Amino acid sequence: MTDTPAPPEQPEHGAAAAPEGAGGATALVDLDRLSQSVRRPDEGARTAARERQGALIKPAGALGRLEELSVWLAGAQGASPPRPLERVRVVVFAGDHGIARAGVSAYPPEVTAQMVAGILAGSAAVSVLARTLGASVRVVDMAVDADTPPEVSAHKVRRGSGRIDVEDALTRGEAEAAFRAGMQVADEEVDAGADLLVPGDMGIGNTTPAAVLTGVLTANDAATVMGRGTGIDDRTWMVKCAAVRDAMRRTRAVLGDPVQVLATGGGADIAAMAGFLVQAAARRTPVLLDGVVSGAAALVGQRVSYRAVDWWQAGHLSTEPAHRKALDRLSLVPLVDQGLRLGEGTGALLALPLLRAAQATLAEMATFEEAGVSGPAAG
Ligand SMILES: O=C(O)c1ccc[n+]([C@@H]2O[C@H](COP(=O)([O-])O)[C@@H](O)[C@H]2O)c1
Ligand SMILES: Cc1cc2nc[nH]c2cc1C
Repeated sequence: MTDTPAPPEQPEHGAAAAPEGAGGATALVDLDRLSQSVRRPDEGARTAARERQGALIKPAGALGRLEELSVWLAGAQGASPPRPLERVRVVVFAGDHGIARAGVSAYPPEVTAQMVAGILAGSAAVSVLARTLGASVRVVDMAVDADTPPEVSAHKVRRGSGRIDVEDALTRGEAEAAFRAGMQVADEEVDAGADLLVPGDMGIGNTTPAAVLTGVLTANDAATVMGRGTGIDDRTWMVKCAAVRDAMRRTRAVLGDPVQVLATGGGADIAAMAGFLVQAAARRTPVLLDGVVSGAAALVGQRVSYRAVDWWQAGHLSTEPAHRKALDRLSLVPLVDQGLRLGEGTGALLALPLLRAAQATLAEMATFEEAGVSGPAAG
């Protein structure tokens, strides 16, 4: 077993690029510093894992995608074989979106706060899947348009992000504060021992900003990235398409500036998720991405740090067309495709057994030598 130490330039626990001090919304996010703090996964551990895969009692390559996953996990942990995942944490970033009031969803905006309560009560899909699959759930209210319990609302930047077809989702200061909050949440979770992070989302209307961000960051037009979200009808589809088109036009104008992209066409929940994803990478913690919202946040994260993508796997493929476009741009291949379009982190959780299977097979199978099994026929 190799246990390769982290490279010396690896930032200390919690120190990566988060500006110190009170400052509130005025403290800037130093994106260059954050990007520098994201290092590559451990190549030594990856090589050792690949070699061990080759020595296990199975035809070479016969565990398919599990082999690649095990190597990825070894690289992220800096250990071959990788350790079992013991503290898998889903963080659901919740927020309302002004665009929902334009009639782009099949459900009313008050569902966001009601579902936050449902997740906290342990009765939502993510709660059930987390219990079933061995994970725990945290909710972070970034912009729910209602009061939520103090332990959930500590990072809240406002009640509802702006209506992105006609105004910015957030001020620059709010976008920075939300991004930094996501970084801080990642730090808190890693410091508490998380060995795998899953971003989840809850917010009526959030597939509209997700489509907008994906459209501008992958250079696709509104109709191509548009999806039916919670299940909208054709009339609502037309309204949503115009909203996505208009918000994309506004967001395209700030494309070179990732934080401004989040401020103009995103929202507080997505901004926090982007900060969370990049900081997870800076803290050398693997991530299973969920659906179209985390895909959009990941695209912004990729703009901040292209290396961050090495720390992420695509848990699943959502039915939202923007999700496939985002994953293509991230060069990620989804682990499962079960037609989910729920968010909350549910699709990513479905992939967790695959990751556990990848870890266990690499760690626990015998080698040809240990088991006295003959290797490939010579010649
Ligand atoms: O994860 C996905 O790909 C996904 C696809 C469609 C809908 N959702 C969830 O549904 C809500 C957004 O849908 P909508 O139609 O209100 O934009 C939000 O709470 C998301 O978590 C999520
Ligand atoms: C009920 C409901 C639950 C959700 N979970 C995530 N998005 C959702 C949207 C709705 C409408």
